[in-house]
Amino acid sequence: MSFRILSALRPALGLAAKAQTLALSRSIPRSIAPAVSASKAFPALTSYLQRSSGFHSHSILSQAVDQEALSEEVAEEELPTRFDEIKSLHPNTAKAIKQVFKYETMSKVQSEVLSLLPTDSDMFVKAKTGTGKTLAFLIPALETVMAKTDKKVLSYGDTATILIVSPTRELAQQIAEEARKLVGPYRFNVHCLVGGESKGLQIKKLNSKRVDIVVGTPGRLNDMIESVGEFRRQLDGVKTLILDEADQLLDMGFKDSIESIVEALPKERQTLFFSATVSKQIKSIARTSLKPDFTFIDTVDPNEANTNLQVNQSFCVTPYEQQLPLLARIIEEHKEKNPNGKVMVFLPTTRGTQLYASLFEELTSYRLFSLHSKKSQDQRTRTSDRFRKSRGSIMFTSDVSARGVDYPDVSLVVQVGIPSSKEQYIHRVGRTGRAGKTGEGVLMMTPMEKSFLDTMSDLPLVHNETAKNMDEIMQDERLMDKLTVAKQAQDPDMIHDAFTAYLGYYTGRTDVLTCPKRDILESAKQYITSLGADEPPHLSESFLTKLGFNSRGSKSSSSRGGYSSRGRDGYSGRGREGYSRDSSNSRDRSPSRFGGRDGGRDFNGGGRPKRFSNDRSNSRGRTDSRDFSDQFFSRD
Ligand SMILES: Nc1ncnc2c1ncn2[C@@H]1O[C@H](COP(=O)(O)OP(=O)(O)OP(=O)(O)O)[C@@H](O)[C@H]1O
Repeated sequence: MSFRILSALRPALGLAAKAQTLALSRSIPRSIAPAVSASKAFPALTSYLQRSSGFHSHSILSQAVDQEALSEEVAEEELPTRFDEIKSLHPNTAKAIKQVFKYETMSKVQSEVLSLLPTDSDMFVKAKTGTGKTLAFLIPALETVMAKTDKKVLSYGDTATILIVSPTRELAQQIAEEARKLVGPYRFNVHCLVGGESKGLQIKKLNSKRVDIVVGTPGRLNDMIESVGEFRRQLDGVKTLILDEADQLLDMGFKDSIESIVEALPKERQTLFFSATVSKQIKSIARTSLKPDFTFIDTVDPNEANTNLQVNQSFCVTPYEQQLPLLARIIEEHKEKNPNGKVMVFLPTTRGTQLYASLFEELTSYRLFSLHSKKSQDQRTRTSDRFRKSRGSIMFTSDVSARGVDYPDVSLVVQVGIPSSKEQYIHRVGRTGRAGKTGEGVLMMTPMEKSFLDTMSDLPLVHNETAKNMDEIMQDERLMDKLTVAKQAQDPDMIHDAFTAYLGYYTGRTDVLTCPKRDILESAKQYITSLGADEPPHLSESFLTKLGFNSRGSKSSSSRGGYSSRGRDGYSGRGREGYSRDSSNSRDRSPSRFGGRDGGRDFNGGGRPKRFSNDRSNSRGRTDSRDFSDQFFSRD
């Protein structure tokens, strides 16, 4: 793609093409040698860099830039790999990296971004999960603040200079922690504004302490902007706005909130978008929020999957009655090899998460955690902290933990049921294999869900080895006895709630399910009986209608599948929300949901963009059809 972009631009940009190529050439990875020299400081990441060394190889680039002179330039320039090679870094930033983080070598995305310093250019950065994006945006933002803010104003500390928007509370808190470590030597202060915590207390802190960096979730930030005049004033000082997990922010329906936040900020500012995946939706907001001459950095080779190479990924397709025993066996086998590794099990709904966590209480002696949006913010924070510090534990979680959250030493990620999109699959599996470590990912599906695999053809999933022994697993009497006891111990109400949640989730997934809709009802019945229900709960006509099953459909299901009344009221009539998908977080949602999904196609799927930026000498107008950003926006 870089080839096409350059070719298209060359006649139009003339000299600028050279500048573009220079920018592009900086995106060439280093050869293996420098990575090896850095191996003492960061061995896991170094070995990752080594494994990825085919990534942006010189021959590919030469092919892309089909002019000898340009190729020569390209061949000569290498990216720095060590933080101390970034000479422009403010001494305090360098001090924090060396003394607080104790990092010497940079990850790929860090070297791509930091080699551009000093810069106040807008950026859109795509890099794989767990590759150090947080510092890759915090450092340039801090450097911009130091370069652009009047020293006197900085010394007062009464206006925010950096605003970071994060889709989930957990991620916001994690970013705030990382930012606190980075700005320690500056004595700057970081405020974390998330929902679920006392707004009054947050306002009090904003009024009584220095305000330098603000990290928050869109809901709470907007609330503060709308209701706290002093906070609006504090935002007048913002030099850099960062949208982390930009993709998810939109996927969660935060478009309106983000637009309001952007409106409250000074127009003259730097804006950074960071994400491991780039969907169609994000391009629309990038168009209005980034300057037309923004720099786009993509550290993912288009010929390579968007997941980390060092994560072994597999899938299995089994009926529900086999899923629980198989999950138990997969975890058991993994634990034998990695007794101290952590396991994360993702479920599509909150209710399903609660039920699985409860079943495993009876099945395993490992320390168990569960995290989902039905927990209070306090509980979520505590669970998150404990899981982070624990060893050899298992967490059952909804998508509140899917993105950005950095738990050390997660060695296995299991996704039970299809995720909401291919992007979500990538983010969930990205909780393992972080900072160059190895990991394992398993996607468990039922025959109804198998069609989801069609959207994942570019990812390296193989048949799961453990699932090949299904017959033997089903004859494991010890396991089966334990399962029987575990199922009998479950609260029928919890099972019923998981059932309605299941229906709500899967009826919303007809985009990938190729089966007739009524099969979802059948499947829900199998799901629920496999988890301990004697028979599926009764569903009222109104509930079925709400889910899009017409009465004929429900009757036919009823006659085939036994949805006969047990005297229970249908859930819809009781105003229960058991079926809402816990894609996130929370009460931090803005009321409107934004757009549809992009079907899981990666933005650069067919091409080879690396880093490119608009010609700075060019007009900032957006009328030129050869404009880089127009090409960026016109691709899927
Ligand atoms: N230069 C470095 N050297 C060593 N470890 C690093 C370095 N940079 C970041 N890390 C560590 O790597 C891990 C992943 O970093 P981070 O959470 O920033 O990744 P990410 O790319 O934002 O991931 P995600 O896409 O999941 O949000 C963290 O534990 C972080 O402390």
